[in-house]
Amino acid sequence: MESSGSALPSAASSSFTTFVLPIAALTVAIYSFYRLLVYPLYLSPLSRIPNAHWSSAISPLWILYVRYTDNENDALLDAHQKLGPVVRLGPSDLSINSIDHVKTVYGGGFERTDWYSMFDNYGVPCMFSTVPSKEHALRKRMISNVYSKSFMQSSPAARRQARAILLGRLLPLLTASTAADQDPQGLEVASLFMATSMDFISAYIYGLRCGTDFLRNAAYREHWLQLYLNRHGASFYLQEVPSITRLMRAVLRTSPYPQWVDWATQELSEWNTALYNKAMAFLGNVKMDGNSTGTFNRGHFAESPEDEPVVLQSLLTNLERETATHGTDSLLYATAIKQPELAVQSELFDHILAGQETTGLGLTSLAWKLSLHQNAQDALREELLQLKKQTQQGGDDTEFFPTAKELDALPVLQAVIMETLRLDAPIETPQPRQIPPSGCRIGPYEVPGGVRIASQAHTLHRDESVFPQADEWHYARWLPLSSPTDDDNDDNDDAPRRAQARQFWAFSSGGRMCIGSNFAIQEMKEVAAMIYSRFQTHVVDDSGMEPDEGPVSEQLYLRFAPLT
Ligand code: HEM
Repeated sequence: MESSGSALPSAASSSFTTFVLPIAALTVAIYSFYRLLVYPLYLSPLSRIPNAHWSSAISPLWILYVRYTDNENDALLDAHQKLGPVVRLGPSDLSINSIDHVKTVYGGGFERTDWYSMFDNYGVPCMFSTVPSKEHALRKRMISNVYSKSFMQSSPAARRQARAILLGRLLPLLTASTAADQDPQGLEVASLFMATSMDFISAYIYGLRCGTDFLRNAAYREHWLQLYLNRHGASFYLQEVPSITRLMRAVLRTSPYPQWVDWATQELSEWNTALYNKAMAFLGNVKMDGNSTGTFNRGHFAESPEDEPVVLQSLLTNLERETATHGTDSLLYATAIKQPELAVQSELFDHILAGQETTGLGLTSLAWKLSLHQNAQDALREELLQLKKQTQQGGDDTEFFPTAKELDALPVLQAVIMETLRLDAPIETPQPRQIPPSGCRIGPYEVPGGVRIASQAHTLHRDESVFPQADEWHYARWLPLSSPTDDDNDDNDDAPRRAQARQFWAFSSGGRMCIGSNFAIQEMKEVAAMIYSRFQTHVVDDSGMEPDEGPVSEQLYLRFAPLT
């Protein structure tokens, strides 16, 4: 009896090891084989889409490696040129390169992904990092008016700020560089244009008095730019492998990127808080706790419109209105109304970062292209000098400062900027969105919900069917057909021009399109007009302008020759 009692469990355990375990292992193996190979390769609705790499259907490793090595633009261009407008990058990751598909995704309000959460500042979201569409739209409405073209063109603050920055700060630096005793190597303009953009955007947000003076404070600006560059080291880990990053932090108490990235973020955040505090103090200690002094009166700034903190005021006023109207029921209650000071700082910090790097890069590319293409520079100068003559602002050169509306009517100025932003878009990398849960149709393909999908200016702007000789900087492609300076336009068909305008995607499109596009274009026009009505520029050294998908590290040395 004793022996039979002990034999039973051992028979059970032997049948477990003989039958159950192998069957379980086989089931797992078959299921894994099906899930990881058969389904993604042959049965998934995505399996009909061409793969950018042989492994794309079954593994994200190839595209992760491409992103890690900052080669995404080239890899996507190559894939789309070979495989068409829809390609599969990873098992659940698509790239599109057709303006019709772009309309479906970006015009259709497909939501952003957590990829954007690294753009939270101070631990709270801003408009850029907000995922839900309704919350995003509410945030956008609070500030979109002050960035609209009509508002900006007639804003006394914007005009006086631009004048003070360009005539009071940038022009003296350029003029000094032309003195006979100056080093013939020329001026490094990438850093100078980043400084110009920073001074522009911080003045519009916080007022000229409380904004930056990076143009004249070269030492601090170089330090700031270094901190900013340091942050790029973390993007891959935070955006592409966030769960591994979180796991490493939680379990190993370490981070995949160096600690100085966090220190740089901390210092930059404190720097922005200091600007905010200064502007708030200037505004007269407006309280954010519901006992505020009410809406702001532009009359305060009648004497010195340049000191008006335009964006800050708009945000404070509208956030206050939302608090008063909806209070705890507001969609923004948890993320903004409960912590208004941090929410405002987070939003404005994002505008500062978004506005300085992009426009600075755009201006650097513009000056580079105009220095390489002296014929375009001459055409632009002729247009500007003509305007100067018409507006009779002659006499003292330093005072020529056309209005934003006057500049907006200049076709060559518009064309050189469009062509520069086409070929050298400051943000040309993919802008990921997710397919909604119900799925959608992209061209001939049914795509299930949850799939990551993105397009990018880099490939859209190199589509030869829309932009012939797409790799060439050819500003005349943007000139109106009737323009006397456009020799190439003998045909009267403007359909190709409409197609170009439709496919221009430097600022994205749809509800999440860049809010600062008018600001950036107006600034670029003002800077270009100031420079090219006074100087001729020549390249001294552009070896630092090699195509670079990595962190912003461009360098460009130009010589400024005063017009005689
Ligand atoms: C030439 C200059 C600029 C370029 C090329 C540019 C480009 C872009 C692009 C492509 C996006 C969409 C990004 C995405 O969805 O992933 C974007 C969004 C944004 N940009 Fe710009 N930008 C420029 C200047 C500015 C300026 C001056 C500001 C200052 C306010 C700004 C503020 C923003 C903000 C706040 C967003 C987020 C919009 C939203 O979420 O609805 N940008 N920009």
